[in-house]
Amino acid sequence: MGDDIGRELEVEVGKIAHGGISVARHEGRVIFVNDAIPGERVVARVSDDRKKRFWRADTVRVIEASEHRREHVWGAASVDRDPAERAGGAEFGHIELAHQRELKAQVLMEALDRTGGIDADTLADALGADRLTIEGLPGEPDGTGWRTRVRLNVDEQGRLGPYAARSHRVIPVNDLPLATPEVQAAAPLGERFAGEPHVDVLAPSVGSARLIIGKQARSTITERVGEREFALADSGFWQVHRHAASTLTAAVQQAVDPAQFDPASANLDLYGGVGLLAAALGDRFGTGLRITSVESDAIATDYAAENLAEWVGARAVTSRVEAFLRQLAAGSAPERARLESATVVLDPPRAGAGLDVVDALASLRPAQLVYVACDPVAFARDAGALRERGYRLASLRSFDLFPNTHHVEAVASLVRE
Ligand SMILES: C[S@@+](CC[C@H](N)C(=O)[O-])C[C@H]1O[C@@H](n2cnc3c(N)ncnc32)[C@H](O)[C@@H]1O
Repeated sequence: MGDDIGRELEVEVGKIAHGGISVARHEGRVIFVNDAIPGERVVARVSDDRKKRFWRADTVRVIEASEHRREHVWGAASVDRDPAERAGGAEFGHIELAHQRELKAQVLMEALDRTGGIDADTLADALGADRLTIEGLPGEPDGTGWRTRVRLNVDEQGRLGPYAARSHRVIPVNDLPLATPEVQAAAPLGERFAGEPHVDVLAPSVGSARLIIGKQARSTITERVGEREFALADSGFWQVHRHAASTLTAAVQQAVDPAQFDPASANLDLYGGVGLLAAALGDRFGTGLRITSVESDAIATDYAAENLAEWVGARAVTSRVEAFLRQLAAGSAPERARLESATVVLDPPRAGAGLDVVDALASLRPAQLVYVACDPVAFARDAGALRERGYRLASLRSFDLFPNTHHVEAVASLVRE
């Protein structure tokens, strides 16, 4: 253990795996290879040999390149650099955009099948098509220029940059091609910020770009989605791609089956943030909508209450989803009945909702769920568990909300059988 770090292996790269790494084999051992493309032959340098059955390695030379390889969109993350000097956060930047999406589709389909037990036929029924396609958002053809929020970390000398992949080593950079032009212009890349932990650069859709230096006091910003405006803390959560909020709004509105929807039921927006998806339902189903947005961050909940004020039946609650659902399970018979006819939107963080939440939802038996997912394996686990508890995967769409990275977003509807 440790003896093989730095060793260079020539490998044939096989399929893509969760996390954007490719799988290769060498002397009977699995090697997870970064910065390669399935089908390539590369020289990869071992970076982690702690496990007996698999090692991790970084591509240092491409011997036979995939037809889908292109020059990396970000020089700072290029395979030409030493792996320790490569900027993280753009791990698919060396792959043509259309092929990135094909690889993301493969990862999502494999996760649904292997982790969720949702085979190709079941998936085809939900998709209304044979194959899953990852839908692109409007933007540059090379997948740059979309990030409205960037965190820059500070090194010992006060210089700014992203972390290297899988490391806390700051890589000072002189450009940020994945960021919007407004973020790029505002990012103080040449300046020094010694003593600060990080500098966030953000460009909300209303007003000018701004910096948040370290733990600077929060202020309110406005994001516009279609005709609607949302107030939120500049340090709070908001979707990162400049078209993500509008894309998810439309996708959630479309995912809800109107035949199963009752505006007067105890509808829920779980992991609600500042109320984006509750408002999506409100805009689709009108002023009579009853909905509770549940969010663990009290500041976000305050903004959600303000953003949802025009719906008399909307409220925002600060609670962990797990605790909130436990409380509902102890409700009276009429309350339980209002939940059985409800629609629940859930948009959990990367870890997914988890089995406790899935179990609680299954016992409350809402009519339909709209699951917005940012991690394929966590989503597949939860979708599989929901199927076992009587929910049919009724529709699934997926979106390239994070071009040039391995991340992919899915919006699924699950209907009680
Ligand atoms: C992916 S964001 C979605 C926010 C919102 N739906 C949106 O699109 O803007 C997930 C949100 O869940 C919140 N969160 C994380 N874990 C939670 C939990 N266990 N219970 C309630 N909220 C949680 C986070 O603070 C964050 O605002």
